Amino acid sequence: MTETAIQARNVTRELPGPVPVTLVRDIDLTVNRGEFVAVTGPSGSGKSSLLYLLGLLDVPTCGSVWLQGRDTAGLSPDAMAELRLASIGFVFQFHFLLPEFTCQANVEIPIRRLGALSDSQARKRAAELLDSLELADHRRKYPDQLSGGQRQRVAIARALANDPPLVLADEPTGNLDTRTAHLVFELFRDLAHRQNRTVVVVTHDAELARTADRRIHLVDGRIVD
Ligand SMILES: Nc1ncnc2c1ncn2[C@@H]1O[C@H](COP(=O)(O)OP(=O)(O)OP(=O)(O)O)[C@@H](O)[C@H]1O
Repeated sequence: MTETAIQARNVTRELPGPVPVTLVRDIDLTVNRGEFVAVTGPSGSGKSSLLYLLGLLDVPTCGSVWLQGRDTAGLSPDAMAELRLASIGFVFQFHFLLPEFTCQANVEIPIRRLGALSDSQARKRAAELLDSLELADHRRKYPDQLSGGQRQRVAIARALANDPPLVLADEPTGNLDTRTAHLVFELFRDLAHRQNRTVVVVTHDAELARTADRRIHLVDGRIVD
């Protein structure tokens, strides 16, 4: 049975001002559990804006975003933050790992913030995630001691720290060579198909986008394909 993971219902986001800017317009989009979707489109077409709205990092001016059958419109900023921490994993183009912490600590931090596991369980969970991404030998290293691809895998481990059903990635391969970029996309496919998570990835790369289950193409803030 298909289960809706995330849904944008008639979502528009405008920035007010003397000359208002429309980031995305009239977006209707349903992504199912276990689906791997790529968002493509020219620079400035609204890809990141859409991802931020789906990830509850921004709120629509009109319409609403439904996460796992729940309307998020009207939730307080605290409730949104809690929902993000528990249900959504983010991966960005720049890994945003904390340089003064080891890879293990970087993955443990969101687990401790959520507070659902004891300290020893948090340590075990972070170690298992890093192992599963073939980073066991790098757990005690600092981000600047790793390659770009390894750092991005640590960022993916951190995104999965609280076992989120939804993973959102904004140009996650923008800084990686072609081979590593394909490996990262394979990993995303696995998260969707083997682990039944929902994965939405923004990419400029048409060849990588073709490896997704479905492609959403944006032009001028609208879905055109
Ligand atoms: N804070 C802002 N103030 C004014 N305009 C903005 C702001 N944020 C985004 N925009 C504009 O909104 C549009 C959509 O931006 P967005 O970053 O979502 O596009 P994108 O498709 O992700 O672009 P890129 O591929 O270059 O990252 C662009 O025209 C951008 O210039």
